[in-house]
Amino acid sequence: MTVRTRLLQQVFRSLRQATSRVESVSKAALEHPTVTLVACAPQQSKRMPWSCLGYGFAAASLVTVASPLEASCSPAVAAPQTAGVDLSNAGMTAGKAKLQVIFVLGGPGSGKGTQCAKLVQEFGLLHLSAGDLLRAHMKSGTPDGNMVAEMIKQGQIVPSRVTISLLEEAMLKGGKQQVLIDGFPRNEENRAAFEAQTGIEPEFVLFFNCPEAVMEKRLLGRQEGRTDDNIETIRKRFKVFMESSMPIINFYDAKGRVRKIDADRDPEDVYADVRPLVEALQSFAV
Ligand SMILES: Nc1ncnc2c1ncn2[C@@H]1O[C@H](COP(=O)(O)OP(=O)(O)O)[C@@H](O)[C@H]1O
Ligand SMILES: Nc1ccn([C@@H]2O[C@H](COP(=O)(O)OP(=O)(O)O)[C@@H](O)[C@H]2O)c(=O)n1
Repeated sequence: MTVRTRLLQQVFRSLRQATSRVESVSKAALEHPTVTLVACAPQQSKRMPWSCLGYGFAAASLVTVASPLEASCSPAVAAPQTAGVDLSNAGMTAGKAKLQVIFVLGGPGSGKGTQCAKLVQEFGLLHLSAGDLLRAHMKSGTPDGNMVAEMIKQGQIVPSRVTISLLEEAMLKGGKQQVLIDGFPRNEENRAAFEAQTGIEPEFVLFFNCPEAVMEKRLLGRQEGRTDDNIETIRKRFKVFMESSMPIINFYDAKGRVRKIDADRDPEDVYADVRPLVEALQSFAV
């Protein structure tokens, strides 16, 4: 038998296994119609318990392998024993990988995105920037998209229902166990809604501490064509950060979850403090 034939046989064997796993997902879905699957059609779901996202991941990845499959259009999915990742801390059981979320917070221009990019490059985690997701959404031309565009221009915080549903969808698509959520939660409404909806507690909060004058200079030099990187909106964003976001950092600090980083240094020096924190998490990843 040639190497090529052997490889083909392996591929077909994997496909057969994938198909039977997806069929078991489908069967479970019929037995538990209360749980919604958005793996293949996120736009059809208004609310998804995050504890189900893991099963969505499993189904989505299998669909990628063995598409098109009947299960990819199932209206609902429940928990097969074989599912891989469970996004709910509360729902963690033996044999399932636990979702690890790190909130990345700090004032506008403190360097959140810059440090997240470095972490992604080194550790391959999923980076979800709430701001990036909202900016993409504002281009949709929908009423919600237009509202987001206006709120960003004014430096205001968009209602959680919009931001959380974008995060959910991106999380599902990303399908990773370790997730950096950058720029969220930004106020008490964000925090409480996220906790109520997902039950997820962050492993820790990376807080980039930076003087306003430094952040202002960086933002004015950012040149990404953003509607909010002008001095008027920057000042509003600083105010919103102090009034609405600092209390969230204090909330997690009281729980011992904040890792405060001095962000007023060269990016490499900042990263030297950030990387060991995330590296330590890697050993817990399944
Ligand atoms: N440690 C740093 N020193 C100097 N400039 C930085 C540093 N970190 C980021 N920047 C620059 O500052 C601007 C804002 O950084 P960014 O990562 O987009 O911040 P945030 O995501 O917190 O708004 C960008 O132009 C970026 O290149
Ligand atoms: N959780 C979030 C995150 C961002 N946003 C909006 O997106 C804007 C930009 O956020 P960002 O995180 O991309 O950028 P920075 O302000 O941190 O530089 C904020 O000023 C808010 O208008 C929000 O409404 N809710």
